[in-house]
Amino acid sequence: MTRKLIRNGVIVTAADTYKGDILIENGVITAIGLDLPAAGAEIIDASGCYVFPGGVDPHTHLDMPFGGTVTVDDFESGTIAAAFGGTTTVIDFCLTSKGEPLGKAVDIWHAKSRDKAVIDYGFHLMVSELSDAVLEELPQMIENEGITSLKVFMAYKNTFQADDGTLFKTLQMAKQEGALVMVHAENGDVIEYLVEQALEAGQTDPIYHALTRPPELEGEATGRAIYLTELTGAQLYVVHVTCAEAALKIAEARKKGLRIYGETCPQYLVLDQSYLEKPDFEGAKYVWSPPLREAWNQEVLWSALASGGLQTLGSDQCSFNFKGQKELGRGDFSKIPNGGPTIEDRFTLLYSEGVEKGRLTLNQFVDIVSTTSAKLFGLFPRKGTIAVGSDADIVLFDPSVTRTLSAETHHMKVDYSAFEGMEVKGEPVSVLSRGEFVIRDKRFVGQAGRGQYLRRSRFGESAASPAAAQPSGSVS
Ligand SMILES: NC(=O)NCCC(=O)O
Ligand SMILES: [Zn+2]
Ligand SMILES: [Zn+2]
Repeated sequence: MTRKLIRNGVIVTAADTYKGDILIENGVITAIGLDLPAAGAEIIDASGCYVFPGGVDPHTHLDMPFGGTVTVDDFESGTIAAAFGGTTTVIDFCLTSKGEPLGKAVDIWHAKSRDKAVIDYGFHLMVSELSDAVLEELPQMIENEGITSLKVFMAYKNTFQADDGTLFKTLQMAKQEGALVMVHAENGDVIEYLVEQALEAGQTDPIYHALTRPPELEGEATGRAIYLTELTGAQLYVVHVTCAEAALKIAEARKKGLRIYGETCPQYLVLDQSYLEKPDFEGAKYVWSPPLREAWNQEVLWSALASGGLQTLGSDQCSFNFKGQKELGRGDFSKIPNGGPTIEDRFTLLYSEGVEKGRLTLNQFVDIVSTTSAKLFGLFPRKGTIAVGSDADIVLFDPSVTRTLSAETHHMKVDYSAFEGMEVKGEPVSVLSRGEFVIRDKRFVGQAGRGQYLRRSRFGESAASPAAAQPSGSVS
């Protein structure tokens, strides 16, 4: 039996902030209390630190082919960087190909991750068509693989985009099977037309990526997806919300009592559209879809996070080197691979810009960075909290450190930082995954392949209760 005892820290969950010791036995939290006896346990001194549950990042793209190239960070470098950043669980998007069995795509994703992940991980499954074969196979993926969230792209015409009929049928199936449908909400048909017009007019610089994907097209697609969800009675999670148009649609739907959830990402909280205008093609580093918006949207997103209009923060980690990858789009912004490096800084940016700047309470921070994602994606209470019976996924976080984010010091393989030069408050000092140190005193001590694949519960079921006995009320 391995035993560890965390002492002298301040434990913070989505609900409480208090002083206490945490006893960990065989990777699981077995007691929490004041002055717990050591009883042969290894003592970990958390003086001066917050003791947070490990972050749950619900949105990553590791080792993903996209835009004619493949993301630089794979399940090894990506999860090492995640752990340095305080994240102990990631849920990655398994891409499928039209006409191919879903099982083949899932096998490919297992092969990418099995020997590489250093923290625990699960998969979402992309749905781009609903042929008879897919309709037959999907329930098996949900049941056997525990893949209980399905992703539909409403954008990326001619590659990933699904039509409205496919989205509707996916929602119907999700309602029946207890899965959560996730959408990338942008109107891909109109975007394709605007991109064509811009290129014809000789508008080829990175800024035109943003100008051809206006916020109205995100708001429209978000509203459309919400209406289709309402019609089916299913549940919907809108990924990477960037703007007031979309955030307000989600908040409105939630006020009506619909099961609609929204995620934003660190880049939309701290960067803005002007970054795409950086000279010497540097703007390409800031090409995401949906794009960075005018700066005033940031406060709309922060206040939605604080008021429950948006619930989670995903990194949308999707890293491409500037040299040789982002550069594919010189002379044609539509060929710039979309995405950026964010997995490592997600946790600290939310703490620093959120808690330290008075926009979020400590408990809201934990809820957004960890707990709600665990609940929505069928991992709670194993993940997402500090409680007896939960996995000992724990971050000792020193709030007194001030540091500067930079590619010189990050642990991702990618050759730039999206947040280069930003000063942040706070740092994960040590990180445990199922009771094992993966980061100890700011040094990596984990091993590739130690991460476990997570079969997740269906939407609204709690991992702690008999199947389907727990109402989804545990997710607000
Ligand atoms: N967001 C982005 O630009 N890249 C990753 C793929 C996606 O989530 O749309
Ligand atoms: Zn997307
Ligand atoms: Zn994404």
